[in-house]
Amino acid sequence: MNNQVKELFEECLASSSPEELAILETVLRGFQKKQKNINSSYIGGLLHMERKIKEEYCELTVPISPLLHNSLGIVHGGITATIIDSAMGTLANSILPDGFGAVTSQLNIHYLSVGKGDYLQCKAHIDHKGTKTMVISADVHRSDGKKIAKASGSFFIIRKK
Ligand SMILES: CC(C)(COP(=O)(O)OP(=O)(O)OC[C@H]1O[C@@H](n2cnc3c(N)ncnc32)[C@H](O)[C@@H]1OP(=O)(O)O)[C@@H](O)C(=O)NCCC(=O)NCCSC(=O)Cc1ccccc1
Repeated sequence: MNNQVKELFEECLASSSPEELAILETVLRGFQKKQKNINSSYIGGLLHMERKIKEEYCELTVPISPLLHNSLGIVHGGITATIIDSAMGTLANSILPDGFGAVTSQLNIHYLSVGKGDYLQCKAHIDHKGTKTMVISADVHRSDGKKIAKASGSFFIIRKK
């Protein structure tokens, strides 16, 4: 297994352009962030997510690199959705007592403008917290200040198994 990974790594390294090398570095540094527990998930590490949580509010920032681009060279809409779901999910789970978790049951996103620039920042806040469901809204802005997405999500509160 070790040798297989080494061979694959060396093969990728040998055939990479300068841009691909930069992407490989982004991926490896992200993997390392999960290994070192700087991020709690591989997705968070690979996207180099940084988050601040205050009561009923979460701010999540992701630097833009070609790793996040679609074939048009702008941020992939699924990546924006991941950023939104992560900010909302982190917020929902942060306010629950031990033994409970929250999962996304519905996510609605309006994509208002293209994702480009240095970073995307998502700000999520709680609109409603019930005993079984939560409703959370979020806005995503890019580094030049333009709003690129507006979202609302429903979360279902589960008892952790
Ligand atoms: C739970 C519910 C929303 C409602 O369930 P109901 O409509 O009442 O239906 P029913 O009770 O029949 O169960 C149906 C299925 O649900 C399963 N299940 C039920 N209760 C529990 C439980 N306590 N624990 C575990 N599983 C439970 C159950 O086993 C069954 O599975 P099966 O079919 O047998 O394999 C369900 O529709 C669902 O799980 N949807 C998907 C949600 C999802 O995956 N969202 C995306 C990921 S979240 C995210 O990423 C946000 C985030 C970001 C960052 C950080 C953190 C978070």
